This record gives sequence, C-alpha cells and structure tokens, in this order.
Amino acid sequence: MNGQTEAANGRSSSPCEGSSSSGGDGDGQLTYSWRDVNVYVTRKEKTSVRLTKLACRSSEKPQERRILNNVNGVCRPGELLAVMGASGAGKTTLLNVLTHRNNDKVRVTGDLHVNGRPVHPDSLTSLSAYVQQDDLFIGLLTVREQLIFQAMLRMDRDITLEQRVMRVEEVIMELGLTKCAFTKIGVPGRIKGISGGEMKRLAFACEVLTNPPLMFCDEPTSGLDSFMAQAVVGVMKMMAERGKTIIATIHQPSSEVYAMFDRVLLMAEGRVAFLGDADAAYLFFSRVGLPCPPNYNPADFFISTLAIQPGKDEACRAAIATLCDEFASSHDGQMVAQAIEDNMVADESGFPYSPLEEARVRRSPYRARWLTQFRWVMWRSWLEVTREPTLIKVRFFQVFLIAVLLGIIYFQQTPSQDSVTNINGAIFLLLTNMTFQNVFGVINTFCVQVPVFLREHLNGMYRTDVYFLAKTLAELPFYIALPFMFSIIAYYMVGFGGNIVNFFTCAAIVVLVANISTSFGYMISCVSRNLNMALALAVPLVIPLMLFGGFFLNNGSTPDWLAWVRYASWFSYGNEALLINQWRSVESIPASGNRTRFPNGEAVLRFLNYQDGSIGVDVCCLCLLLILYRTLAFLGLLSKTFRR
Ligand SMILES: Nc1ncnc2c1ncn2[C@@H]1O[C@H](COP(=O)(O)OP(=O)(O)OP(=O)(O)O)[C@@H](O)[C@H]1O
Repeated sequence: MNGQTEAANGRSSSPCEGSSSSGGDGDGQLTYSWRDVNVYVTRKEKTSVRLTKLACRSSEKPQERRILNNVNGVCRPGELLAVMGASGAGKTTLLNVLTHRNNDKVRVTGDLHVNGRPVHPDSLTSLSAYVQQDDLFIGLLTVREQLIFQAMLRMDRDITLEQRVMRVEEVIMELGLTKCAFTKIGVPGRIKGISGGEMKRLAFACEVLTNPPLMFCDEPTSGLDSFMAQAVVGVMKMMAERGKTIIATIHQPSSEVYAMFDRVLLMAEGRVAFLGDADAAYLFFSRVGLPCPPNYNPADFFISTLAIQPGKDEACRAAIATLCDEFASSHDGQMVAQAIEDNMVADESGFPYSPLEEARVRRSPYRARWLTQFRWVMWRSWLEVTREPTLIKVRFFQVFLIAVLLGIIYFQQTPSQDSVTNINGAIFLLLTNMTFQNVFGVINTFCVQVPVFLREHLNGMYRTDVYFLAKTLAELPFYIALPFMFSIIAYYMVGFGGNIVNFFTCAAIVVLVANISTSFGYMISCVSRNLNMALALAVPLVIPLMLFGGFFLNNGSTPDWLAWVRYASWFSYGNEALLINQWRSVESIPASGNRTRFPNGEAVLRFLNYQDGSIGVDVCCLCLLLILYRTLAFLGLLSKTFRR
C-alpha cells in the first residue's frame, strides 16, 4: 500500500490503539478508491401533450438527472482528504455513496474498492465511522452518558470496561467537552442542552471513540468557531498521522485549516475538478490560467471559481466542464487514475487484508454480544423514560384528570333501566380514551426516535430486536401503572359495582387495551415515513376499528362483508369483555315506573348480542391482537433497516 506514513506505524497508549477497536484490527490500514461513480435521481417532469387545436393534456414523465458524473478518487492510509466545492456540487452525495448510506431514492453506479476488493456494506460499517451532517441524539442523556453508551456498543469485545471509560475521558478532553460532560444534550424546544458547536464536537467524538481505520465526516466543522474548527480538523489530522484514512467534506475552511489537509478533492457540478496534494491544487489552477491571488484563502478561491454565478449559468457550466476535462487529462488526473487502478487488484502478499476479510466472514456487523447490546440499550431506554419527571407528572395528571372527568359525568350510577345506557357509554369511553391517549402518545414520541435508531443500527451498534425489546420493556411499567390508575378512579367514581374480582378483571382488560393501542401506535409509526404521515394515518385507521367495537353499531347488525374488521378491533373484544364483566352477575334491575326493558344483566347482554360471549375468549383475542400488532410494528421497523 502506498501512502503509509512513518507516523502511520506509531502507537499510542490509548485503549483503542493497537487493539481491535472498531475495524476489527487496530493496525488495519485501508485504501479506499472509487471509479466512474454516477448517481441519478428520478424526478417527474411535466410535459404538455397537444390533443386538439385547443386542448392540451399535461402528463408527468419520469426523467433521470445525473447528480454525480463519473467521479473518480482515492484516499490512502495516513491521508486526510478534504472534499470541497460550492453548495450543491455533490459532496454529500459522494459521501453517501462511499458510505452506502441514504441512497434509497437514487440510482448509483460505479466501482468502490477497499484494499483491492469490492466494498461490502456490512464490512464497511464494521471498519469505518461516519460523522453525518445532522446531529441525532437522545437529548435526555448527558454528553458523558452518550459517549459511554457508544463505547459500550461500538468497541471490541476484548476491551475492558476500565479501558472504555478511559477512552471516553480521553476523547472528552481531546475535543474540549470537559465543561459540558455532565450536561444533558438537550431536546429542541423542551430541554435546553449543550450548544450547537458542542453538539458537533460530540457527534465527532462518538465516531472518533472507536479509532476506526477509515473515517468519513460530512461537514464536521460547520457551526464551529474558527478555533474549534481547527481543533476538530487537528484531531482528524492526528488520526491520519496514525495511519487512518480520513475523508471529510468541508464547507469553508480557513487558510490555517486548509494548510492541515494532505489532499483535496474539488468538486463542481457533480464532477471532479481536482484531486491531489493540497499544494498541487495551486499549481494546477495556475496552469489552466486561474492563479490564486496572493494572500487569498485558497479554499475560498477554489470554491468561488467552481461556483455557478447567478445570471452566468451557461458560461460557468462551460468553464467548469473545461476545467474538469483538463484535470482528467492532466498529470495529477493520470496519477489518480493509476492509484485507482492499483487499488483494483487485491495485494495478497502485501499489507494484510484481514480486517475486511474478518468482517466479511463474521457476517455480523455488531461489536457487542446480544446480551451486552440488550443491557445497554435497556439502560438508555430506562433513562429516556425516567429522565423527564415533568413529563411523567404531566402524563399521570392527564390520566387522573380524564378519569375524574369521566367519574363526575357518570357519577355513581345505580342499576336502573335508565342507567344501562350510561354504564355502557362509560365503559366504551374507557376504551376510547385508552386508545387515543396511547396511539397518539406513542406516535408523537416514537417517530422522533426512529431516525436515531436507524443511524445507530446502521452504525452496527445493536440489532433491531434488541432495540424493540428493550424499548418495550422499559416502557411497560408506565403502560401498566397509568391504565391501572385510570381504572381505579373511573371504576369507583362511576360506581360500576360488583366485587373485587370484577374490578381487577376490568383493570386487566383496560391495561391490555392500553398496550394494544401502544402497539398499534408503534405499528403506524414504523410504517410511516415521518411524524406527519403517522398522524395523518392514525385517525382513519382507528375510527373503523372503533365503529365496529359494538357501541355505535349493534353487534348483530354488522354487514357480513365487513365482519372481519371486528376481528382486528380491540374495541370489539374489550367492549364485550367489559360488558359481560359488568352485567353477567346483575340479577335484577329495578323497573322504571311500569317499564321493565331489562329485568336483569342477562337481558342487557342479550339486547347487545353478547349473550353467548365469554370473557376468557375475549381476553385471549386481546392477547393475540397485542402480539399481532407488536409483531407488525417490529416487522415495519425491520423493513426500515434494509438498505439497498
Ligand atoms: N435525493 C435527491 N433528489 C433530488 N436531487 C438531489 C437528491 N440528492 C441530491 N440532490 C441534488 O444533487 C445536488 C448535489 O447535492 P449535495 O447535497 O450532494 O450537495 P453538497 O455539495 O453536499 O451541497 P451542500 O454543501 O450545500 O451540502 C444538489 O443539486 C441536490 O439538489
């Protein structure tokens, strides 16, 4: 492998150095090359078709647009490669291709090779780290907790707990996070946390932690002051000097930061305008008649030269095309082509290729064992649930308030001909309230957490089943306590009567319904693209289930062709079970004047077509629905994790 610097062989006393921290082998040095990378997006273009002299019909025809155009490049161990260009030049798109991330909506062609072998996405995950432009965190954790969580799940199994904690402290110091180590990260609009700059450094710290042999950074310095930007690039430079391969997009580096880059890749209009040593870029631009003025920030000069100026679009595009062609045929361009060619052939005898091979053979991109993953994801999920005391109080207060309101409206119903409708109404309201409260509660919180899950999962931190199970278990105490509290207040205020067994049966059914609604909320969140879509889907999906629950439509008058909806409706089973629990043991209902419509509880059940029902069967069906909706939610989440 060329490009391996002296420093590349240097060792440090860091727990990650010299051990398999991220890539399976701390000594792993990787050359990454890409050739003829093209990215196409499909968009619908409106075209008007003339039908008659007067009439036109517009149709939408899908058109492909190329946003990366035969991009070539290479980055070797010990190099810090800065990808630069004006906004929209294609830097992020290139990084997404190189990391196999966020490519769902585009078509990608081209060859990607690591150490002479085609890149495999799982191997790449195992060997690399990617600092993405948008910072996604669970805002209730402190900076230190976030790093500990990352260290526990991303470092190799043979690294001890002490070494992990030591590495966390080291990274906190290196990136100037000591001051905010015990500050919560923050949730926009709810919890004031660390500053934007600190957030950026934290994102970087999470990736640096494992000391990966290959690192991608998308705008790691955006939002940082010049001192901190220099510090972050300094850490990248230090990592490169230890033999790591670092590829970073940088928007507007200062002259000092530019001087720290080993090599630069200048992009324009989705093409490569230059790739080579940072100093050689001056010479190339001078040679093509575009010398950088003295005392001018070279990065500013290159970016402004490669930008499309408003009003001069065509001229700029033509100049950029000429420049890119000149580079491709230049000496620097030929050197890049040769380096790529060299990296297309695996060097069996040369530098060991074990990290990639190991990752491929192992087939599992996860560093930690299943139980370790579960322990730490559970730890974080529990912190998430309990860290917001105000929110917990609000949730309890909300449940208390609605239960009391229901109790006041239906206060102390004594069995009579008139109270039958009231009691049945109160029972149905129990179910409706539990449903809407939980479906919307889950959607509002879970949809925001899904992007964090996806990023961490794709980083190879934990499996989907671990996340789903830990989340379910951490929240379970609340989804039992809240509906139970609701049942106690509503049951005794409304005066449903019966004995303690009736009460516990009612509470158990309400708890079950609350958990089915939660599962349904998870399912909607998992199949939706975002929060808005999930909220829009929830009402039209819940209402039919509610309509066939037996309150608005008599059980016996459901049209045959819609009968199946009842089988998927927890309202139906919950309502039947609660009504049987309520009326089964009522032996007589006092007459109202000389009107005796319902002489006893059996008559009420007969009227509602529930005379043949059984609580046991209903509870079993509710349990099956709980399993069904949880499983569908899990499958929905799993489908989100498949990458092309
Ligand atoms: N999925 C997509 N659909 C349509 N157009 C896209 C898509 N992804 C990227 N583009 C377009 O491709 C071009 C390059 O985008 P990209 O985000 O890679 O630019 P960039 O150089 O990273 O810009 P910035 O510095 O502003 O982040 C832009 O014109 C962008 O609008």
